[in-house]
Amino acid sequence: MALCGAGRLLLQHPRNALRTFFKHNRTFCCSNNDPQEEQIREKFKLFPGGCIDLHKQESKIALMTINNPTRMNAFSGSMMLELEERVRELETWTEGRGLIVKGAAGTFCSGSDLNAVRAISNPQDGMKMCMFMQRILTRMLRLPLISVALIEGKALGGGAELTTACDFRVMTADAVIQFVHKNMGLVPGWGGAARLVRIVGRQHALKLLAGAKKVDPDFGRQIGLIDEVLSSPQGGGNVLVEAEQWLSQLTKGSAPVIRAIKNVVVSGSELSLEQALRTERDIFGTVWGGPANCEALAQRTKHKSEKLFEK
Ligand SMILES: CCCC(=O)SCCNC(=O)CCNC(=O)[C@H](O)C(C)(C)COP(=O)(O)OP(=O)(O)OC[C@H]1O[C@@H](n2cnc3c(N)ncnc32)[C@H](O)[C@@H]1OP(=O)(O)O
Repeated sequence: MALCGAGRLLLQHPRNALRTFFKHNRTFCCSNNDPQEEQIREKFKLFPGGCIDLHKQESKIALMTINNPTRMNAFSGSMMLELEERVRELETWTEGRGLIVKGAAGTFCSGSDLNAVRAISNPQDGMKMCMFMQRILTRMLRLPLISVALIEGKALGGGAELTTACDFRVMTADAVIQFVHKNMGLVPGWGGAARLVRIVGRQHALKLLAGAKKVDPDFGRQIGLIDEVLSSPQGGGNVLVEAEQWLSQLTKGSAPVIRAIKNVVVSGSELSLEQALRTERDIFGTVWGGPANCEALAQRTKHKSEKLFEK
């Protein structure tokens, strides 16, 4: 499809169009040369176990699986490093539209591996682990993909925080989300508190954190933390099919348009109004006159002329 109008001009200079947005995003992009980061990466390697699987499906919806079933999918140190690798892969997956994050063996994630937590419990290492995970989960939330956490079984501690690093959350009828940090003498450290307040508001966030309150599907729907309760049972093969059907209602259509929509929503939710308007304008320019816009216009013109002949 030949590009028409502004689309051709602007797509020749997409870099200019998105400079505002990605300059904002750079604060969280890889800081490989930071010696502190290198030090905590070396420490993470001392705690192997489990993996983060990533399958970029034909449907252009990627499936990320937190896979450490003997530890209820707790995050080992090596899994934190793998999460960074998978997010980096998704940042360059240009035809992607969606992302489903789930746990292996019918449960979501039980947070940090407590064995690793015990070993890096000094404040300095704890802060470095937090900074590392905050940075990666912020990048995951900002991916130009519409993301959903598929929650079966338990999402506890850092696992509950991980659910807030997705755009949406769907859960099976018997699943539970619980910010257990208070019971550990902690507060969220992977960015979960900052995101939770933005999702459910200040009062509900206080109840979930100060009360370490268990969130079942009904309460989750009530406070806006949960977007859908799946009818398929935990561990059943259809859970993933149902979650993908739910997500595909938002990801069908032109991938560049879907990715542009996610980008304008991210910038609208994070930047000042003035910056967000500038970013929206720049991103608008990348789709105005693009293939999907031209095709839609051609369809409507065709439809209108057919209607004229009908009369
Ligand atoms: C900033 C982030 C801070 C954090 O995330 S701190 C960690 C917060 N998470 C937790 O406190 C959850 C600890 N786990 C539990 O409460 C229970 O294991 C859980 C998830 C309710 C499941 O209970 P059960 O169904 O009875 O199963 P279980 O306890 O026997 O667990 C099965 C095996 O999984 C292991 N496991 C579960 N959660 C883990 C974790 N976070 N780190 C390390 N190992 C963990 C557990 O030790 C057990 O292993 P094993 O069979 O005894 O060798």
